[in-house]
Amino acid sequence: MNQQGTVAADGPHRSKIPVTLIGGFLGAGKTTLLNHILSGEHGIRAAVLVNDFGAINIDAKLIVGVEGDTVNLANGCVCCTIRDDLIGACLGLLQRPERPEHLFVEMSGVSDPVPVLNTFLETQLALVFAVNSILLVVDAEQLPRLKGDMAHLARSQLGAADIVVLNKVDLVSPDELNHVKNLVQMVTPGSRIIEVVQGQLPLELVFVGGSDAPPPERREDARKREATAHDEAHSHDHVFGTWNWTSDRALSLPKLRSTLEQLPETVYRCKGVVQIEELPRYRYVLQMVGRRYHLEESGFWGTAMPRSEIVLIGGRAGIDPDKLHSAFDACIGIGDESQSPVLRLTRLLAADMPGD
Ligand SMILES: Nc1nc2c(ncn2[C@@H]2O[C@H](COP(=O)(O)OP(=O)(O)OP(=O)(O)O)[C@@H](O)[C@H]2O)c(=O)[nH]1
Repeated sequence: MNQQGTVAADGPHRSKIPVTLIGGFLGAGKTTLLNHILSGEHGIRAAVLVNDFGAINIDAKLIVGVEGDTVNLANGCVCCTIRDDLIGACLGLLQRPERPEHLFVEMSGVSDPVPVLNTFLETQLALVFAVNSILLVVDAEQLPRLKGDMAHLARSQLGAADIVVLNKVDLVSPDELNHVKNLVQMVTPGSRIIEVVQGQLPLELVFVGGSDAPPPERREDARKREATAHDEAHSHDHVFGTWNWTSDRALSLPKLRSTLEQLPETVYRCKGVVQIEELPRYRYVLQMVGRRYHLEESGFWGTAMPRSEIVLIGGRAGIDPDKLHSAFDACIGIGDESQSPVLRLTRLLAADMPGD
């Protein structure tokens, strides 16, 4: 990059940096797939741009193995409101002492991949970067259950896929699997579908097969969709809403469960990092997709100040900030063992576990 912040062509001998775009609806398993790729034995210096629709980029906290090489693009969508941020972040990567050998862009769950692709094709980024594949992750369990605007967006995202990564096949029966495969084929006829669990896509599809440029007519089709996609991109900001909540106080596990189970149906995605009062030394990652949720232990807080951060995404109509505030404030634990024998017991048991 030159001093004016524009990109100079890298010369005839320097090949373009391959880019993999990872898209797919909310909670489909994009971060899981990305972590699988990054932790594989490929020896490639990867840079990662992670876009989260919410104001707090939880995904960026969950990406493994590329410390310092992950750039957060939060609070908007790379396909519309923060498209310029995407360009700025890509140009920023070129100023690093070591040029990345591969760039991964994890789009938000409400992004349309087409405008993102076109940003790489039609701006100065095209001089240095080459999109070599668009991986579209599908939640095999949830896709057929989506309704209304959510179903519309999830299906329209599929149109841009080079490879459809049909994830979470562990959660569906053989009949349901056939049904979702038929659905994908109907939306994007002839697409390549790879069935996986936990995003375990063979790495050669990313680094070897993926380096072949996709057929030009596919990219041309994508360009033609730009006008429509642009309109949709702007409308999805009105369709989807996001809300976030933070607290320095530990949460009660039963109260948190109760709040999650009572969230309105239109809240489709919830994720966060939380401190639980029953096990205060452990950091937990909270994940909810549709009605399915779980908490996963993710190491100790150690010297970090424990802090719960939760992001919700769903239909705008279901995001009522006052009600949500009350619901999550009600999760804050009592913090006083003398008031709760259960709390005292669980803390005693936890104290016997290996320390941080
Ligand atoms: N059972 C099952 N769960 C999975 C699988 N893949 C991912 N998950 C879980 O699905 C949830 C969402 O996964 P993520 O990888 O965070 O999904 P995402 O697409 O990055 O989510 P957003 O960025 O919010 O759109 C997490 O709880 C994952 O552990 C799978 O193959 N099977």
